[in-house]
Amino acid sequence: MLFKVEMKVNLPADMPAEVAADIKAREKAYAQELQQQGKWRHLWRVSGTYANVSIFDVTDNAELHDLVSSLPLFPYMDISVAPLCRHPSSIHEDDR
Ligand SMILES: O=C(O)C[C@H]1C=CC(=O)O1
Repeated sequence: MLFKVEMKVNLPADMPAEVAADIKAREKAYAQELQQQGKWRHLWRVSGTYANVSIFDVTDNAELHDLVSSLPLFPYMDISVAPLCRHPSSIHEDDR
């Protein structure tokens, strides 16, 4: 199942820089692991913001919840999720 996930990061202004750096490093490693697994299909920065638009390819809603809620930045993000299906006007044979 494909989902569009939008994540907006809101780190507290008073968070120590080294704490923020550690969370971001762990987030990057986990995000890259999920991309290697093919579960995090697309990851795009929203220009001019500390936000991203992502496409996840997971088995079901529960797997999406498990993956997203395990992100190290999860406590500091506003997240919105939308399920996707093929568009009838798409010229592509598959969903890639
Ligand atoms: O930077 C972000 O958009 C937040 C998050 C998503 C992947 C990652 O490495 O950090």
